[in-house]
Amino acid sequence: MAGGTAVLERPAKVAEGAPATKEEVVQAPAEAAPAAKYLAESLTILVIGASGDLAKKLTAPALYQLFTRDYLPKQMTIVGYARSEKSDEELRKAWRPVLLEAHEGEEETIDAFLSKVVYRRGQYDSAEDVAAVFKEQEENEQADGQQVANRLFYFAVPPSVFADIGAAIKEGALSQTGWNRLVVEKPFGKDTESFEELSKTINGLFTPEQTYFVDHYLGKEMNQNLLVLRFANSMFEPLWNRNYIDSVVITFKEDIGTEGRGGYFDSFGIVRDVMQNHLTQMLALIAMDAPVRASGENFGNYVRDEKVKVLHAIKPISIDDCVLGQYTAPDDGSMAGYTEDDTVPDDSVTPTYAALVMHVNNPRWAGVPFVMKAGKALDQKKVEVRIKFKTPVAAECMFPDVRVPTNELVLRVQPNEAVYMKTNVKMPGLAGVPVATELDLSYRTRFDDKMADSPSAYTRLILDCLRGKQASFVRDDELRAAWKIFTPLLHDIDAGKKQPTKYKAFSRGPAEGDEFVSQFYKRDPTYEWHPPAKGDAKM
Ligand SMILES: NC(=O)C1=CN([C@@H]2O[C@H](COP(=O)(O)OP(=O)(O)OC[C@H]3O[C@@H](n4cnc5c(N)ncnc54)[C@H](OP(=O)(O)O)[C@@H]3O)[C@@H](O)[C@H]2O)C=CC1
Ligand SMILES: O=C1O[C@H](COP(=O)(O)O)[C@@H](O)[C@H](O)[C@H]1O
Repeated sequence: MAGGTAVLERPAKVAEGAPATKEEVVQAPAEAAPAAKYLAESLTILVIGASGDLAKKLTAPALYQLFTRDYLPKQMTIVGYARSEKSDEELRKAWRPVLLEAHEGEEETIDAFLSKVVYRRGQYDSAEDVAAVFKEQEENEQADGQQVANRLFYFAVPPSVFADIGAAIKEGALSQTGWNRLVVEKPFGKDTESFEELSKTINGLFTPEQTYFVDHYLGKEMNQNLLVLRFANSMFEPLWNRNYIDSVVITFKEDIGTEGRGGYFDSFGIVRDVMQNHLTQMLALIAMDAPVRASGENFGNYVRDEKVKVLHAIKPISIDDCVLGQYTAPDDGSMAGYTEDDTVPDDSVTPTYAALVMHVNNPRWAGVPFVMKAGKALDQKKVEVRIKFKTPVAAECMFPDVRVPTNELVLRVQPNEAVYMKTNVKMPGLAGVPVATELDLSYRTRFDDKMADSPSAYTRLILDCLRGKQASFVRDDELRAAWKIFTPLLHDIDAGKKQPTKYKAFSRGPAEGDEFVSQFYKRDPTYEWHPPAKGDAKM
């Protein structure tokens, strides 16, 4: 993906879209140098819904990271926009603690960043209010004879106001001298029908080139890494198919509950919250074929073309192919059960856990189950992809009396990014039996300094948007295809056709979940991990 390919910024004399030369790819630094064009122009970022949580916790820190890395132009203003009455200083005061918490000791830089932030009050359906913001900004935009004014509109608001604010921007706030881009946050509808409405609204106002649908999982380091891992190693691609792979398990676990978001969550549930979007995007990156090219002008569409093909090959999920759960308070009472949240109805049957299986009906994957499991208030926090290989026939013939563990490639997205391959070796010593060990790439050990200052998913994505790179944003047709897979299941869940099984918070989820998964993925109970002790690597 854009950052993951680590391709250097192209010298001006190289035509845009030309493939990266070998030297560029090989010598690429971990973080590409800032691209020149938009940095020499002026930029106004309108954060719509600036008074909210998303803007404070995710958008502002990402903009700060870009600011400290010199990825924002000198002539730049961030305008927080919302309905509530607030002064510039009040918005800065709300954002400062979040920035300070993550960047201790950077008070001066934080103040320099916040001096670029102002707040303007306005209605979301008022073209006059939005226009007034930019009338006032024109002077900044044109300072020092600047000819080009770029505008980024960041929608940190619920979808119910997308249509109003979109129309207001279109009528009163588009730059005539530079680009206009919209960053839109999920939820992108609740099912196929509501997505189509949203899509019609946005497409009626803006072009696909102006629209950046965010799925922040696409900005995570390990997901950005997937294209390189899959296609820049000759050892994986030949095995990446139904002949060698037995199953794929994609897991999302959180060890917290809905944490004050019960109101929102209850009308969505875990399937809409993370499976239909984040985990499906990961599945698409795992299952897709190689894009035509991994750099250049049309790269974004090449990647998305491949993802959408895979999504089209997945059959809609049946309610019989899933297990649902809902958490209750743990025995020690250290957390409230889901329905004890004041914003959740007492009789809610919204699932906070789901395990389901999907089938990619194409020549590469026919017959390989893709299992997804996701849950809130589980035993640990973890997001990973587990690719289980088949037992080699040779091993079955050679060791007829021994159970040979199967290889597994694990991509841990978080916490502590890692790629490890469970690999059999002979047990050292006099016995000749195979034993499962691992070839282990733990990012924090291997890329110590890089990981310490790793940019957030939002930082990468906003940077991609500033550079006009759409590969890590979701295209309209991908969203449509993903909704098609999940809508029948979601409608059945909404209609109460399957009730969630209760599970204790901080457990593994309902026992049926593990039973269900065990039909497709068998765990190796003998595997034991020995974390490397300090000094292990010394010769
Ligand atoms: N570089 C590193 O940091 C490495 C770390 N390790 C660590 O070693 C440990 C073992 O690794 P690994 O074998 O890959 O992972 P686990 O044994 O934790 O999990 C393997 C699979 O079995 C499932 N599972 C775990 N416990 C149960 C259970 N009681 N009942 C049913 N299913 C279960 C897991 O589901 P679920 O995901 O739901 O728990 C997962 O799908 C982990 O802690 C891992 O982080 C290993 C190698 C390298
Ligand atoms: O989109 C969402 O994602 C978060 C998990 O994101 P992460 O980056 O912290 O892994 C999840 O908690 C939330 O419910 C969901 O809406």
